[in-house]
Amino acid sequence: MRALISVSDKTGVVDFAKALSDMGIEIISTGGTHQRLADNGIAVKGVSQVTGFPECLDGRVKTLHPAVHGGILARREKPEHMNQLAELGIQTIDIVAINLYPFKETILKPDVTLEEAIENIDIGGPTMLRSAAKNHRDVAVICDPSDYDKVLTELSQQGSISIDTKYRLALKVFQHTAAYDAMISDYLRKQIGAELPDNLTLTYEKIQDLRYGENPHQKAAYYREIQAPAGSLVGAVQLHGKELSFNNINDTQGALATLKEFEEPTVVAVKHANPCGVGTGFDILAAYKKAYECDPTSIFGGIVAANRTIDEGTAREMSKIFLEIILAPDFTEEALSVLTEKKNLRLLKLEDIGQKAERQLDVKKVSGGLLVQNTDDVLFQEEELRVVTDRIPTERELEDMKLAMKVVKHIKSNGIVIAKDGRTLGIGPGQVNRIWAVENAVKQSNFPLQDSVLASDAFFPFDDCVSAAGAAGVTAIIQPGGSVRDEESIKKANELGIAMVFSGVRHFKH
Ligand SMILES: NC(=O)c1ncn([C@@H]2O[C@H](COP(=O)(O)O)[C@@H](O)[C@H]2O)c1NC=O
Repeated sequence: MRALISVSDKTGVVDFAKALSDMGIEIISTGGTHQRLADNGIAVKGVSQVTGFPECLDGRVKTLHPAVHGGILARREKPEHMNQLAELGIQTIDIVAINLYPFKETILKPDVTLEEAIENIDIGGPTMLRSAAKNHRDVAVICDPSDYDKVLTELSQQGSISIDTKYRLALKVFQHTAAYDAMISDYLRKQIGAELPDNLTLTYEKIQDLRYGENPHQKAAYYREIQAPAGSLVGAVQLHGKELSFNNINDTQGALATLKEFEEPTVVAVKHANPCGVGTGFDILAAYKKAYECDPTSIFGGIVAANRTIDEGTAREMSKIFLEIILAPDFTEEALSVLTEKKNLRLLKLEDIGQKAERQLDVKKVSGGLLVQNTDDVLFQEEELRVVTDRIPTERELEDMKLAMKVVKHIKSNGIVIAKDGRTLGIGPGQVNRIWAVENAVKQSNFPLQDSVLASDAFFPFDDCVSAAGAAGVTAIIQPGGSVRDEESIKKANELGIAMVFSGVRHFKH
């Protein structure tokens, strides 16, 4: 038997090659790998001796040769193939162990150049991997050093590698080379900001299997984008508590996305991916108290995200109720000792929590397809705001309208948020008509709604929402505008002395 070994990641390769060599298997290898093996006293043949050709063009061409690919691809059970090999003087290669140029590690370097990235696109490696995986009935192909042991065990116990193992190794190779190529195309696509390619191949690495999905009978796993932007949820470090569940992660994403709208100290409480209380304040304790007071019922068992370090005072306040998760840029030592008393509370630290990434792909699965769009990165342009009523909103109302719009952008449509004094008062998410969303936001409020403001994620189809808001005490409304019946809503607002502002930007979240 002959084995061709050509690896960039040389972990475990010396022991692997030595064990193969001890079993009488001839080793062929490329430049750096050959050097490493020879330095460790392993008998190894240079690939140039097999190809009769020097490795050339800075290593761009080493193994791309019929003497290599013929030796891998020949079907051993076909006499014609074997006769051809004999005529051409090619010997079979039965084990192929390759790992590829470190393209991922290269593009993750902060100062990487396009040229450097391109030099780290492996050509010969994937070609050999694919040849060997295609011919897996006759060739064992290893692209992951963690498989060396399994192959050695089978070889030493059975004298050969089982067809089942060879099949699984081949499958792993095609998954690996597909991910490798997707990573390259994704990187190149991002260089020119090309957004919606004709063929969309996304590559994600598994972070962990999850115990189950949204429900216990659903299988699930958590995956990471190769170049996840700073401030992404996948970058959060768990400091305490049980393993995160599928719903924990999904809900925390809802909290994080809402939190990123705010610069001032802010706390977002989330239940089932919808914010149920948002508070801003001069410090994080004040913000937490406001978020909590919005809806002390729903926050129970919920998720809380904060954009400032959690200190002892805030931790003590938070520990008064049952929370599933607290996400924050950091926790003081004192806060940690308070919160880690709670066995079931998960603490997540995300240092760059406020970092925003724009123009990311937002992907939704539909049966048989995917819907892909850019992320909703805008709120509104201040200079585009248009007061459409006789009454002009006050500065205070404008501030609260902005807060309400930041929150309504992140709740399920139809969504309505009522706010006042830097906190939400009532949140009405996910209704099948807008008036119910207004009614729910009003009903859910824990506070009198006198002099509050209201934000709507999309225009009012009728003036009934304005009437209901006015009856509840709302004095200012922000909505995108754009309905054929806008005039009716404006007229109603004027009758009720409500100030109304059109933002011009809709924030549906279906
Ligand atoms: N060009 C080729 O023919 C070629 N053949 C193998 N490689 C890669 O060269 C690397 C190993 O190189 P070395 O043994 O010189 O350290 C492996 O990652 C392997 O995938 C090649 N390099 C890139 O395309």
